[in-house]
Amino acid sequence: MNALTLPDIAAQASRQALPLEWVGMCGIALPVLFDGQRLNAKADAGVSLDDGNARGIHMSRLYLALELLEQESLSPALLRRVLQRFLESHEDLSSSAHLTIHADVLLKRQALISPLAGWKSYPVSIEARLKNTMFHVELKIDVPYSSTCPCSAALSRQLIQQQFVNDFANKSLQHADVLAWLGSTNGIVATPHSQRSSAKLRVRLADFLDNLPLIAIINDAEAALGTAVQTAVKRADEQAFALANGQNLMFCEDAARRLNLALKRSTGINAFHIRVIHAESLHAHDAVAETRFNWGQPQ
Ligand SMILES: Nc1nc2c(ncn2[C@@H]2O[C@H](COP(=O)(O)OP(=O)(O)OP(=O)(O)O)[C@@H](O)[C@H]2O)c(=O)[nH]1
Repeated sequence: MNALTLPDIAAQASRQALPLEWVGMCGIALPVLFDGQRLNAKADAGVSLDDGNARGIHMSRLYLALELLEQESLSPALLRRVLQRFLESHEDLSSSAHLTIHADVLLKRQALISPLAGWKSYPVSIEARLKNTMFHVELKIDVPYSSTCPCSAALSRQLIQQQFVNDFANKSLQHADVLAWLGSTNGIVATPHSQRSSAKLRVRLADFLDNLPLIAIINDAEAALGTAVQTAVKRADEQAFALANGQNLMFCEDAARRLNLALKRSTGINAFHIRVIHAESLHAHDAVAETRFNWGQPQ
């Protein structure tokens, strides 16, 4: 053997002739462009190994195809081109290609009252598949929000009423006394529990989309939920947040239903799966609800 000839194990015949559904690499560091931001992403890239006799795929070819993602903003068309390269570089070996990009999208959010703003980070995954000419994109998005328990709110109101009866029984009601009582911890004896909650959205996109509607979906979800978690907060903002939560009591079932209706109204979504998690402060376990639309197995 010539010293310059490198052994190529992938080109050898496999000892066990068996096709594989997915072979590739996970967790590849990649700076991708999205909506004018450079995102610190991790990519999972793979193809099927249809030829059961081939020992392995050519991982370097998938890795090099990812270079396309450094120069152009993420879009369905760009993902499709990368996947086409995966397949072109694995002619006779593979018929389906897969690419998933995991990243955090940063969005600047205004405070509720004060003229302040701050950044919120939304974990997203963009999953693209190409099999022959069938191309699909699925988005996974985590949206954090605040939820206040309606049952706890009702129980608290009852306790406040009882306290009122105790404190004002057989007394003539004076406006000033009631006002002072309402402003005291003795008056408002109970508060409902609320929790940081999370909506895990999985969305299959329609084929015709030119852009990835990540930001539109996040905005629609936050509008439907009503009490998004905040960034920069002064007391005026905190008070507005307390009011917003008091007017927006919800069980996890309520949150799931609202999101279902919101995503059905959005254009460009073929199917979705929603899981909401209310990380209870009443319990050490979570309250969870799921809802889906058109959510069969992808082809
Ligand atoms: N198929 C495969 N390759 C692996 C694995 N782990 C590491 N690699 C390495 O990935 C490297 C790149 O593989 P190839 O793309 O086949 O490299 P190459 O043969 O120089 O490139 P081509 O000439 O384009 O085929 C090789 O050095 C492999 O050893 C594995 O589990 N499977």
